[in-house]
Amino acid sequence: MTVEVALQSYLTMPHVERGMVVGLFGGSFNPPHDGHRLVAEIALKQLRLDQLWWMVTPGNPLKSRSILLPLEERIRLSEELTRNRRIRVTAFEERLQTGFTAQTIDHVLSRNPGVHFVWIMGADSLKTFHRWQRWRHIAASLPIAVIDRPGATLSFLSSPAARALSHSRIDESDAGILAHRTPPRWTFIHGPRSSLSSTAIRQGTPGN
Ligand SMILES: Nc1ncnc2c1ncn2[C@@H]1O[C@H](COP(=O)(O)OP(=O)(O)OP(=O)(O)O)[C@@H](O)[C@H]1O
Ligand SMILES: O=C(O)c1ccc[n+]([C@@H]2O[C@H](COP(=O)([O-])O)[C@@H](O)[C@H]2O)c1
Repeated sequence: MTVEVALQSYLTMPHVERGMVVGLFGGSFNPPHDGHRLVAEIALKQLRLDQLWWMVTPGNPLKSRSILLPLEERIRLSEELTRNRRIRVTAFEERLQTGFTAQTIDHVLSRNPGVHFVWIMGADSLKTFHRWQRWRHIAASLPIAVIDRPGATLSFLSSPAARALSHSRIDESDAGILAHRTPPRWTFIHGPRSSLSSTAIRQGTPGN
């Protein structure tokens, strides 16, 4: 089914109530795929989220924007893929005029006191996390859940960020209370994995 999207309605932060647990899942989603959906479903369940914000970035600062599908198209495809009332597709970073997660998080946390936010990323993102702007500030601001991804299961552990934050890692059996722990705090969640990637889809070799 084709979904019509009005960009304007995606440029404000989703509504959330005090006391809720909300996962922030940022991505290029260029295009979105079932691997993303699997991450979202694992996070919703394991982190006991009330909502997951599927945040379509205006542009990852570490990637070229030249191959990016238009924001509206990435939103539309995300809406078609995510059929879960707890998943909110949003692109409010476009209005904030930032692709920098530290800035986004400062904004989100200041506007939503009393809400428990968790940042969600795939294991490959943890490998390059030390190159994100103010990454230590991000880790000190909210708990982080890293979801397993083929090709990154073991190597993520030797990444500079994982080493720097090793003292604040908790066991995945405590993922359900991660959102209530004081940061820096993170966990690595194993589980069903998908080897899908947007790169492979763009190249016409999606795999599974
Ligand atoms: N198959 C997957 N398994 C686990 N995490 C994933 C998977 N695909 C993407 N992610 C995670 O989802 C988030 C958004 O990823 P992104 O939109 O860059 O997709 P991608 O498939 O990695 O794209 P590209 O191939 O263009 O780099 C990132 O945190 C990434 O680690
Ligand atoms: O803030 C940064 O420096 C930064 C660097 C790289 C990626 N990010 C964010 O990480 C999320 C995942 O990006 P991507 O392209 O891997 O899907 C997305 O929300 C990006 O804005 C953020």
